Amino acid sequence: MSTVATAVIEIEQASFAYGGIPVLEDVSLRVEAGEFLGLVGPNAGGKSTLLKLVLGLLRPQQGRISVLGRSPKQARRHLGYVPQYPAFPRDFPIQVLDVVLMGRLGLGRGLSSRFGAWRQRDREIARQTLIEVEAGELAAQPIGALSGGQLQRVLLARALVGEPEILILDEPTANIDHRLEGEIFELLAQLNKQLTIVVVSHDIGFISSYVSRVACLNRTLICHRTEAIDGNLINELYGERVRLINHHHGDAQTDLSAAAAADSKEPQTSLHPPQEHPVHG
Ligand SMILES: Nc1ncnc2c1ncn2[C@@H]1O[C@H](COP(=O)(O)OP(=O)(O)OP(=O)(O)O)[C@@H](O)[C@H]1O
Repeated sequence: MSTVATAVIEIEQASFAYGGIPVLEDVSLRVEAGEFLGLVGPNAGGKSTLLKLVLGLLRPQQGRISVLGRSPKQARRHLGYVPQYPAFPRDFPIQVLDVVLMGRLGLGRGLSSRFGAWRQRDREIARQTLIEVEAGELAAQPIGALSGGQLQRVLLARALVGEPEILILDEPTANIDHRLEGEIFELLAQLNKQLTIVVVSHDIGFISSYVSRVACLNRTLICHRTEAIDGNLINELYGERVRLINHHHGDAQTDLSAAAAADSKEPQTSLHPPQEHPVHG
């Protein structure tokens, strides 16, 4: 009996412009349950904008986006989001546990209606989530005292504490060193056993050893397949178009269209980094 893969995110010919300036044009992408997708591309290529469309924070002017079989806005409570920049000032006098608890706001559970305080159960879940991201010892720390790597773990815990089905991260390792970047991605690989993950990165060479597929975005999106990421391919990928590159291990097929790749039921990997960003072998 054949198994049909379930799409958890479906983007069909979506276009988006800010004030008439096009940022995304005719982008189609299908993310299947359990995937670990890397989204790469040059600065201003539209990566953050695409994530905001999936999160329902923006709406495409053309095309259609469905998340978990419903509109992005309706699905939002099932998504965990780690933004590129924390939406609160680092000197805000708040403890790590309270930052994590923010991830339970708006879920229809969490604050006790009677006292306006967190339920004990929520605190337990938040503590447990901190332990899962190996940051349990930070619970009582002020948020401003954390290193970049610690802060990323806390933001990851905040995204996970709402028990999402899909985890979306916008350059979670942009401000931390390469060793800590590896630790965060090892953690994401563990989480991927239970969750679908979409992560934006500038570093295609690095993420290609973790993700199962890489989508390349530069206003438009194109799918390719290849076995290996080499200099020629990276140069090609850093062109001016929007691309989705799928590295299909053990399969020499290349240059598939986005639609063809979307139709594929087999695991894929992809890549493409801008030349000004590091490429690790
Ligand atoms: N709120 C906004 N209003 C107007 N223009 C915007 C807005 N947000 C983003 N842009 C523009 O849209 C384009 C795409 O931005 P976006 O942040 O989606 O790209 P990105 O690929 O995530 O970039 P980076 O890698 O630098 O984070 C850029 O030219 C940016 O200046």
